[in-house]
Amino acid sequence: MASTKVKIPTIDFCNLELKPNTPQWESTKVQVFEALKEFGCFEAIYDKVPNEIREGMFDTLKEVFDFPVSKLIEYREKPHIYDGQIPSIPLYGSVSSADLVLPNSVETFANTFWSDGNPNFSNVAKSYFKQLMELNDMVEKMVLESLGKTNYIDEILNSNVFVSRFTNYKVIKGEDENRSELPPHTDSGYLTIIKQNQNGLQVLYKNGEWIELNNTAPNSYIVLSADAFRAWTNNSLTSAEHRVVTTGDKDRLSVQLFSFPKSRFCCEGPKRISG
Ligand SMILES: O=C(O)CCC(=O)C(=O)O
Ligand SMILES: [Fe+2]
Repeated sequence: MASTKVKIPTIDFCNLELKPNTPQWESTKVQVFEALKEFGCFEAIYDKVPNEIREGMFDTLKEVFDFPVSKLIEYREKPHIYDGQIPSIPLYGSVSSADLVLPNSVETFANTFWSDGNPNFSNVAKSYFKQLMELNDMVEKMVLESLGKTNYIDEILNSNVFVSRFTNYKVIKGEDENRSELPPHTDSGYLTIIKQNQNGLQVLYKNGEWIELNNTAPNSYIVLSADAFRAWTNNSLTSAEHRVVTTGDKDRLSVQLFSFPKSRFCCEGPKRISG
């Protein structure tokens, strides 16, 4: 069971004056640093992704997972596209791609899945991830400023490699079956930004309780700190141990944006959950 007592902080990034060296930036920076230190995560209210783009993203996602599994598996060997099928959690499926976040390469992904290259999806994905990459950079910058590591901001931001992942948690009707889970883990990169179409994501708090990470508004995103960022900040931050527990009666979909340091990504790629 997840705890209902402890709540992770909600931090507002909507203010137009949110620029370095403004009072708004300074006060948001304190909230970000405290949240990542205490919980390894927070909920960001962020209005730079237009509603129709976010909705378009989830509509497309449903389409991807409506392809027969055989078609998804067919893409496993294609460059930059990884199909996550984990034997121990058969209801979990994911498609990860660096293509969606590299300049001019969204089309590679779209051409792989749709014979007409789905131009609408390319526009949606470019816009969605561009805005979230800006949120990622803002959070990294605030943390480094908080630690007085301003000389390293450019080094960190320039070493960011981004990967997107679409994840689908299938529900099968029937007793004990309408539940699928992603086991507890930490992510390996700097930060992970998650949008879910229904709740299920949980983070382990230091008192041993699992806390639900709910998206409380359409324009809210969950930001998790991951292993490389914790290491980079000499353990000043917690890296969020998280899991997914779904209890609804419809499939759960989520979109993740991972940022990694180039060096780690080149050696390891995105961490896979073993099963
Ligand atoms: O589906 C989610 O909300 C989280 C997925 C996740 O933790 C991961 O892919 O590393
Ligand atoms: Fe994760």
